[in-house]
Amino acid sequence: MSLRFVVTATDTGVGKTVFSAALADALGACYWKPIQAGLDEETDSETVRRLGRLPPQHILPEAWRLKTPASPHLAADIDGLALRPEALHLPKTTSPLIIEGAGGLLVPLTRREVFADVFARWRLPIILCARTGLGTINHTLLSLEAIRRRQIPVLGIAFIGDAQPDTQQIIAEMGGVPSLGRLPRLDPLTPDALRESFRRHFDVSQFQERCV
Ligand SMILES: Nc1ncnc2c1ncn2[C@@H]1O[C@H](COP(=O)(O)OP(=O)(O)OP(=O)(O)O)[C@@H](O)[C@H]1O
Ligand SMILES: C[C@H](N)[C@H](N)CCCCCC(=O)O
Ligand SMILES: [Mg+2]
Repeated sequence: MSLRFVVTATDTGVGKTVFSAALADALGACYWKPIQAGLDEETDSETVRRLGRLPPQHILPEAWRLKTPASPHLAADIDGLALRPEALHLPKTTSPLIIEGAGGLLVPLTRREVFADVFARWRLPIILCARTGLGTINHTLLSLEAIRRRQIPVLGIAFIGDAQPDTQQIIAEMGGVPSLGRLPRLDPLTPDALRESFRRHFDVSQFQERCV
């Protein structure tokens, strides 16, 4: 038995990859990005390896690597591939495992299926990354509705950005989920700064208590 989590977000670009790097570093975890869309810049796996200082064997190979930075259903079309979400089986690892989706919960893998449907089959606890800025209350509560509708377990919310105490509080209260902490925007974003900030703002035992 090992710790396994799905890291998703209210949108693309929220900070799932940066948060995953920090969490993988803190837990000594493996990282898996099943679908990478966009190969011209550093991929999410490469970023996690660099920022989290993960050993290479802790980065599991992607199931699909798509050239275009777009929604996976479209990126796959462009590459002439058909993604088969039902073929995404959870890898077996002896270390904890962090799995990152692409974009938000209702991003399509095909013209029929969204990431949340895959997460529902896996039934792993979700960590929902959310911005702290204006607009996040709506996005985060909507995301939680999509999770609840599919009866997927939620570990909690990882906020990313400047402190907004009331926003963080009302999301946790109305969403009925714990706030796990808040990762500030780091400048510069370095492996050391990320490790230090994660230690300061999150209690790692919150992640270690959930064994799935
Ligand atoms: N805590 C942070 N401090 C500084 N920069 C950050 C932080 N979190 C995220 N960023 C920056 O914001 C951008 C988006 O972050 P990230 O790539 O982690 O988003 P994502 O949710 O993984 O997006 P995608 O849907 O593409 O996987 C990146 O340039 C990243 O370096
Ligand atoms: C390319 C990007 N970085 C992500 N990998 C995919 C984001 C898909 C978002 C689709 C959408 O919600 O409109
Ligand atoms: Mg990412």
